[in-house]
Amino acid sequence: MSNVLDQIVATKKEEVRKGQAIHQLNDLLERMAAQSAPRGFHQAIRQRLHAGQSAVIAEVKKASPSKGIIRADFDPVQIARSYQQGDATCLSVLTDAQYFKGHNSYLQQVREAVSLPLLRKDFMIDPWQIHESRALGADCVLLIVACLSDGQLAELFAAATELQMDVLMEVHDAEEMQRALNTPATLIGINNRNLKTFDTSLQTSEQLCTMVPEDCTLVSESGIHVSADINYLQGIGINTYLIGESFMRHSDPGQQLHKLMSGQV
Ligand SMILES: O=C(O)c1ccccc1NCC(=O)[C@H](O)[C@H](O)COP(=O)(O)O
Repeated sequence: MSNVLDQIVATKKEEVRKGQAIHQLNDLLERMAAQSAPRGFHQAIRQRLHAGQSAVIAEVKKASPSKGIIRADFDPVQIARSYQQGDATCLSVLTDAQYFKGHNSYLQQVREAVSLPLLRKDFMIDPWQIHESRALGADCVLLIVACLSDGQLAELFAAATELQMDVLMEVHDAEEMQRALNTPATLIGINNRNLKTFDTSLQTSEQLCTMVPEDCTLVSESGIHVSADINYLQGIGINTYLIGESFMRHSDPGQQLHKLMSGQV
């Protein structure tokens, strides 16, 4: 690794160390017990696909390393309600504070406000964070192959499965895809963003999608802006999309979702 993930992971290690000192496992177990059951993130996507529809994981994101502040006027609850109104299948909520201006409380607030399944979008490096995610109300966690060893992938995947959470396993290239396919993951995200240049190319999805067996659900992530992008991805057989920036830049993100998926933009 020699990109922004290096920095993010270094910061995350420090955050986890501090977090573990404040919220020990017993504390997290109590908070997890007070949560309602996971909402079935992958199941919600499967239902859409089986009905012959596309599925959208709509992202609640204030800022990113590549774009800086994306939405200054940021109200996570209002955004989540707008997405639900716009027929999102699931939501992705950024909780990383330093690089994405997210917050753990955003996930908690959004879970109270909408009934959609939620991905905690953060950088998982330790099983403690998986427990923390469930305690915050997450239904799914992201495992980024680029910043985890095979041993960590197995350990974190097992921790999520034990808590009945889904895992979105994210890859950027063929080598990472092969490593993801060596795990039990059945929900695999192809991130179209090159983390060295920050450029996005949907061709990344096209190049990698042929590696994935039919029983896996594929998600194309990043750089999806207009209906032509959706048409392109549908043309290569990908029907689930994770989209943030292009929704976040509109005053009514859910309306923009509806327009994108009905070919109006
Ligand atoms: O977006 C970044 O700059 C970034 C940098 C380093 C690691 C991850 C990063 N983004 C996370 C994402 O994967 C996107 O938020 C997500 O796929 C949505 O992408 P977009 O629709 O382009 O906002």
